[in-house]
Amino acid sequence: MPDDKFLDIQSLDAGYGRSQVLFGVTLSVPWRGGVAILGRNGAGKTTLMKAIVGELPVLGGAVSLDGRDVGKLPTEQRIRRGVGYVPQEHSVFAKLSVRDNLAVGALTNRDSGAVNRVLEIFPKLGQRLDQFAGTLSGGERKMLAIGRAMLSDPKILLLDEPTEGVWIGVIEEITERLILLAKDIAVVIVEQHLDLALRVASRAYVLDRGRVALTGSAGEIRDDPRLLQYLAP
Ligand SMILES: Nc1ncnc2c1ncn2[C@@H]1O[C@H](COP(=O)(O)OP(=O)(O)OP(=O)(O)O)[C@@H](O)[C@H]1O
Repeated sequence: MPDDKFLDIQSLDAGYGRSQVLFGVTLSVPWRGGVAILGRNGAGKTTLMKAIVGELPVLGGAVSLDGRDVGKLPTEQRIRRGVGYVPQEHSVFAKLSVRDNLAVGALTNRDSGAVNRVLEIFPKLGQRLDQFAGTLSGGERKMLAIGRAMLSDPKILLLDEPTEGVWIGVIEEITERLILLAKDIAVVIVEQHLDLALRVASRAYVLDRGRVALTGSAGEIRDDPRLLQYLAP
């Protein structure tokens, strides 16, 4: 395991067609623990997630997983190498039950206990197995989306705003689960709730107009007087 980096991004340029959004982004994520990606709306956080998972091409620089360059690999192969992605928009099948959503997620997992482990992490899902995912609350849907991503046994879980649209009472429950997950695997979290993000993460990167503006431990970032300027609309 070379110098404890699972994900290593060097000078990454990425964007949409001719519109470049990320400029020379360098960051790394260890095998275990949380890393927060912060920044105001439009700073490039979702674009970074998409470039890591392979939904956007790498225009410059490099993306490596466990020391191997994956910058040209399709999304499917990056998932096979351990990337789990929970996008900002809901990634559940609304017209399938919770049980069937999990069954589809488990198709690639030979371990028959995988679904049960997800239900241990999110017991609320166990009480709603026969309910259509489309009728779940925002928080339950996020739990299902995270649970589905867990079924591919990710080594790194990318979470784009896992508490967006979630009732405040459930946010704490999701946060506690993510803190536990980050003890076992790498968790990269894009989050508007600064306190939540810095509780899950031990390290943070702040993006500003597609560039890394600040980086440091969660405590250093929380106390940095420049932080508010980069988060202000
Ligand atoms: N499909 C697209 N085509 C062209 N430009 C896009 C596309 N998606 C996003 N962008 C632009 O890329 C920039 C970064 O967007 P991105 O969604 O990565 O920001 P973000 O930091 O995740 O913001 P938010 O907090 O609002 O989700 C924005 O200027 C946005 O308009």
